[in-house]
Amino acid sequence: MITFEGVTKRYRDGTVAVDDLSLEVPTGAITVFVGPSGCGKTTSLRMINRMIDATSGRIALDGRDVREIDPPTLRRGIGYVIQQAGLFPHRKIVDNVATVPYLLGWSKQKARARAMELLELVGLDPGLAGRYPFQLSGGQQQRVGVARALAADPPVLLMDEPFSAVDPIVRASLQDELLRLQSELRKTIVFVTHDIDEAVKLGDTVAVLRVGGRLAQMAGPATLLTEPADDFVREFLGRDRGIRRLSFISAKEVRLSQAPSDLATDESGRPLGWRTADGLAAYGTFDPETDSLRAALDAALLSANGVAVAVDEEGRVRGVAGRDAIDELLAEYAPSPPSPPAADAGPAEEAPA
Ligand SMILES: Nc1ncnc2c1ncn2[C@@H]1O[C@H](COP(=O)(O)OP(=O)(O)OP(=O)(O)O)[C@@H](O)[C@H]1O
Repeated sequence: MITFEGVTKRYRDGTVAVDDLSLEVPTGAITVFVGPSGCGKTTSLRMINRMIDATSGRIALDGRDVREIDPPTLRRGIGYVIQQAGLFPHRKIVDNVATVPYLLGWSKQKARARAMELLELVGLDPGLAGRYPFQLSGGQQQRVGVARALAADPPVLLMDEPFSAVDPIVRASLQDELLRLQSELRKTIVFVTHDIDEAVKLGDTVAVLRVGGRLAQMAGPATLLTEPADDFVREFLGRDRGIRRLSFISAKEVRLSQAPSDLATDESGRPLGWRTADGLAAYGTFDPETDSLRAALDAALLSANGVAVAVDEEGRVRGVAGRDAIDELLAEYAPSPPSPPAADAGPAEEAPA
């Protein structure tokens, strides 16, 4: 666990980048620092590996003050990934990834073998190992950056806007890849972004910072979307909070009914469309085992008759869910009503005489 206790950073020119920040980054989970430009995200991140030293307060790694650990030792246990990967331009990909193992004195053979393993782990073709960074796409370079940070198997990974320099499609695949890696590796990850969508997608916990380096709210993404602490957080989360929250509710509990005979399927049971007088009409599918309530609702909206088709992992029909079944679950997850007035406030409807 990484703990910030009343941490303040005042730069020489008097700028207070981080102001009395206290929070806990749990072990083995992704914590995202998000907030508008200049709110102190990068400063907070870099104080963890002492690229920047705090002016006051304490940052502890598993209870140990980071100031007690000399920076090279500290950084060996902390991988660091930055925007545009920051690869060494004159080193081959394999040697970029092997940077830390070389520093640790591993033999060239062992370091390169580890690098090849890592390239595969981050989803890169090992055939790229002999290239130079400029011969790779932005997304590939970013994967190399992640592989390099993982080289010495550090328990902690700091990621500073690692995916901001790539287009939205590559970005989404890098995010998915990070989630896949994390489900295997269970690192303690601190991830900085200014993109709230990225924050709620990746974060087990999201810390929203406001300019001046103050913590506005720290919560799981679903809670953040349902119960923003104040107007600043609400505005920062932007529109569609209600719909986006459905991504965090599993579709497992959606009540399924037997597929009616007007759902046409092929011989292996995969849907073909809704039978109508004019032929087959559009249908939408979701997999209750892996999809969210948002996907189930989307499937219903995409179906010509408003009925979502539930499928298994092979794409075979398991049943259907009408809007009534989806609405039942939506109602269950509706935000809680305001708490009743305190008992001593008297019954609200009794007007004073
Ligand atoms: N070396 C420095 N000297 C003086 N002020 C600095 C220095 N580095 C950062 N700052 C200021 O500290 C504040 C926080 O900067 P920081 O880079 O931590 O913010 P950020 O949230 O990461 O921003 P961005 O999303 O734009 O990268 C900003 O006002 C910035 O101008």
